[in-house]
Amino acid sequence: QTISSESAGIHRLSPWEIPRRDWFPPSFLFGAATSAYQIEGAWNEDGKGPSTWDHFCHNFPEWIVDRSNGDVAADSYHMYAEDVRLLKEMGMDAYRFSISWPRILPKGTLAGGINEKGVEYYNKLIDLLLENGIEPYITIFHWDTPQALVDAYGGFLDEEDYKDYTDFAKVCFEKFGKTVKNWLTFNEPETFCSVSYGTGVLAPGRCSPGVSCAVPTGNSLSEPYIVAHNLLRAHAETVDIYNKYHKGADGRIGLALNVFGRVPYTNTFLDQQAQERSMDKCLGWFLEPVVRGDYPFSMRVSARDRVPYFKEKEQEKLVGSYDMIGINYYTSTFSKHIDLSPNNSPVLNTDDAYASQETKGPDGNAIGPPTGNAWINMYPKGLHDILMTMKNKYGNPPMYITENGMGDIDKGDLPKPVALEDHTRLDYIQRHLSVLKQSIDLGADVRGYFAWSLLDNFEWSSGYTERFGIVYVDRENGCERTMKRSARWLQEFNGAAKKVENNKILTPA
Ligand SMILES: OC[C@@H]1[C@@H](O)[C@H](O)[C@@H](O)c2nnnn21
Repeated sequence: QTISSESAGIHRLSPWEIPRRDWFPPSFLFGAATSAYQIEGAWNEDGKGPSTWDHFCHNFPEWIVDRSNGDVAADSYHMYAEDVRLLKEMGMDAYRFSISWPRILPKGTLAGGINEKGVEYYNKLIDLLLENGIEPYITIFHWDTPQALVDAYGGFLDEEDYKDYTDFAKVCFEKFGKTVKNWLTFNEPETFCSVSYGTGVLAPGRCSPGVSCAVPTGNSLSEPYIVAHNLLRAHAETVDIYNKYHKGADGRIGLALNVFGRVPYTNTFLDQQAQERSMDKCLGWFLEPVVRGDYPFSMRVSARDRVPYFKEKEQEKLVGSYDMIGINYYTSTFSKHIDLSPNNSPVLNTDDAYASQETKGPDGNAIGPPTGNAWINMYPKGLHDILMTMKNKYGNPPMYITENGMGDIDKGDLPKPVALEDHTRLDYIQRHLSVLKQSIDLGADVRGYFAWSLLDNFEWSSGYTERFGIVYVDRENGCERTMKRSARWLQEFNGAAKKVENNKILTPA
């Protein structure tokens, strides 16, 4: 059975509030996003080496909700042509995806050799996208570090890694840079540092002894800052190389940042300060270094000698090391002041903001309606506030919403027909597009929007229990893809339903 939005008693936008394609400039890009480990599968096929995520899922399955892994995922390594066909059928202008580092460099290093079959896979995907008029936006690193580098020297914990990363990036530019003109060096460095080395929920799963994670031999207060420092230096070096040898006339490079909206828990000045510290911790940690060459002052004050210093030469490369900034926006929280006191010492690097992030306000009401998975309440205004901050505080750089979406919970109890009627996701997308339009009209330089995600995929520590796709993936039935209601609306929104009729889809059905 299907649920009509009325019978579900869920408020919907009125017809005149529903976004239209002509609200946005013709040059504005609409797309969808994925990442290598979450969709490709073929974890050890055609010469690919293991990533930290292969290692983490195979060795610590208890840290994945359904004990699953990305061995098959959405099988995009074999079904990429179907993915391109779907993008074309939806009339998408662009596709954001990531390159699996160990699929290109199985041992992580250039000296370990380039896997030409891996190069071939991405060139086939890129060529098919371009044949279908779909612009590739490539994320170089979306969390899947080669396990060999972690075994050798701790991966990004060691500054050696940033040389291996720049070698990997150079291979990507050489192999794909003639046809791919839009690059993002890192996906969500804040999430990667705080959750892979702070809480340890993401691979390689490190945290301090006493914190509950897979590898409690790390240091949740210092390792996130060490990794962040190496990531930023790798980013700056990579952008310098790209600008000097690969950019040409029309290349562009940047990075994609996860940004939570932060709202003061009350309008007291203590909570307003907590909100500012929380924004510095989440957005400023990586944005300030590339804008002005150093970390936010508030971070240095609270974390002091745990926040490394950049050398002058590194700062010169860091400042302005982007042609565009990706904003990954999902939800917002209330930020509540936490006092400095002898009996309150930080355990995690995120505690250094001395603010708790609350989903409910002082009146007990959530910041927005629930969506499906626990951490996403619908709060489109948070996106508006972030875009105004980017415009008014950080120089209004060219921006793309590189991720926006929500997850439906599926513990094996979400029938496919119900999952296909994803009216909450449709409402979520429409409301965020509406806010995006308002923000652009107020001067925010946003040039594109990518829904997260094109496909239901491997949702990290949640495994396959959270479906984020606008396209349903039936893993029990050969990973068959079926457009959900949200995808069909985007098809209409893009005016593709008409376009498909009058020009052949170049990819096989
Ligand atoms: O959790 C849903 C998605 C993940 O699937 C992406 O890989 C990650 O970039 C992200 N950041 N915030 N939310 N997301």
